[in-house]
Amino acid sequence: MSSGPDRPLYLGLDFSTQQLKVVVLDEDLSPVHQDGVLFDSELPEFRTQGGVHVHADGLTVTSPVLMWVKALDLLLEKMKRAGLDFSRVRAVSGSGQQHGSVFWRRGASQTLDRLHPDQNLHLQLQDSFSVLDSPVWMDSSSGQQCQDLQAAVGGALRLAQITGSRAYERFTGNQISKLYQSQVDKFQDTERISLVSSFAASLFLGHYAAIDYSDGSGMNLLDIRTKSWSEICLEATAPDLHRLLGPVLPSTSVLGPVSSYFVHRYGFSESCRVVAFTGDNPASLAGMRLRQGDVAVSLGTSDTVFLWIQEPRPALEGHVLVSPVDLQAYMALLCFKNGSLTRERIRNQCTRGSWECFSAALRETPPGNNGNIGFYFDRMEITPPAVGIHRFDSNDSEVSRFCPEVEVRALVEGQFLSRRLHAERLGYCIISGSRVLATGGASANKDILQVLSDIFSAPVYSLDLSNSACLGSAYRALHGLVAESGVSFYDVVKKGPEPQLVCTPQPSAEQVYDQMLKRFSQLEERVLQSSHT
Ligand SMILES: Nc1ncnc2c1ncn2[C@@H]1O[C@H](COP(=O)(O)OP(=O)(O)O)[C@@H](O)[C@H]1O
Ligand SMILES: O=C(CO)[C@@H](O)[C@H](O)COP(=O)(O)O
Repeated sequence: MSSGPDRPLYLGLDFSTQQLKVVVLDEDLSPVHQDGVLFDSELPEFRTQGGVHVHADGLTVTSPVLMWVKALDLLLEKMKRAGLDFSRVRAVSGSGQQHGSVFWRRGASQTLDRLHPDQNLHLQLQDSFSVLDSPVWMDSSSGQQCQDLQAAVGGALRLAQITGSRAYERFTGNQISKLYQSQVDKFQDTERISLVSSFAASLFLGHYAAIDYSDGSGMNLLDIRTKSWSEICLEATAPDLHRLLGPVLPSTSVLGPVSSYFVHRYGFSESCRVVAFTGDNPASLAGMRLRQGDVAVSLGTSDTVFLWIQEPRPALEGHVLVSPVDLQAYMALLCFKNGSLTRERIRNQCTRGSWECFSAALRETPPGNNGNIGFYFDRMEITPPAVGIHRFDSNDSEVSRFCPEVEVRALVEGQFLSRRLHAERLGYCIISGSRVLATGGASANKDILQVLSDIFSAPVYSLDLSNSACLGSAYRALHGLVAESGVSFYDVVKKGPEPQLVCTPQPSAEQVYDQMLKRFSQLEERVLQSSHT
């Protein structure tokens, strides 16, 4: 094994909702550098809250595309200042929050191709986007377009059978359709449409990067079995989409060398390769080296639950995506919009903004919360589609408030009962040896993970590095270099760190939560009905 200054490095980025993060691994898969840029506090000129702008209609949610570009400038400058030797980086890959769309303006490809190394990206790309505010995954403003798409393909289930999901408002195809219908001038001024992931890869390549199969599965446009754009979906969405979306490629593809801009400005080697970027949840699956039987729970801005599956069986709830690491496999995904930001709101209201006091409230209240159950949907939830705050006492009577400690437990229990209920509807069942792998910002909180373990009745494991999407991106960068020769992802990453056991279920929990789950399911039905009346 080589040592010293020439040892190869692999760089993994994650353009997530609230921040841009990076992990650099050496060939032993040990992290040698980690860094990040928080959008709200480090780029205050964009005035985001939690990385986004919520518009006056309460449904439209966007992020400034130039904020993501500027964050990359800032991150690379930080890494340079920290002394990272970019010439050792053999491959770069990355991930992005899923579903978000970037609309490149006519002429942008020439600008990308001729970037001047003396200037930052942000200044040079200012005029390269036809839409400055990119729709992101929190958006729920394309309801009409969803209905139209389902009608055009023969119903919600038919759409799910083709694309892995019924129509969802945040899915990119429906956002593209909305742009075409409401701002046709901007649509016509667009020469390419990227996902956040392929947009970020394009910056590194100096030309437009292909969308990968796995993140492409979150658009309501890709046929997940043939792994090609679905003609019927493209036609129902907007004109000229074959040209605007470009090709779709396996997630393990090497897209090309890093552009000369990065060679001259930061000292990357000309031979450094860019491996297709993908969605943050697929990248997390790679970072956690998920095995069949495991369930991953990501507690980031969104909460997500995902599983490795061999056979796609799309349904009206949840999503099936092509696996990011194995062309023959798939992953099932559930997404919950009211995750960390709702936990932060309750922390601020009930425990004076302190995670320590929030944790103490969990420790001081019993599993089952003496029968109190809560649903906390600050924003229209994705799974299930309901909104509002609903609290029930042990007699199933709706009440207007809980005391602070009960409120904290009701929130966390309600969130995890929902994660389990919907994961079971997707086919997940707890068997002996089942592991829950936790990741994302809130996985740093052991008391939250204890509730997760109690409710799933399974041991919870986590990685030291809570950002598994970055880690997975660095793994994928390394794997991309050898994937063509048939080496499997798992062979390449077998030396990687094993997730560590964080907590096991408390003895009494199984009985408490098996009962509670039944009540929760009935109450959820009531909440759903009241949300739709
Ligand atoms: N100790 C903690 N306990 C609970 N939640 C936490 C803790 N530390 C951070 N978080 C949550 O992690 C969230 C960020 O998670 P992260 O996975 O980095 O987000 P994203 O990748 O979506 O930008 C924050 O919004 C915060 O609420
Ligand atoms: O919409 C989804 C998945 O379908 C979200 O999970 C986004 O991918 C955002 O991820 P985070 O920033 O919360 O990690």
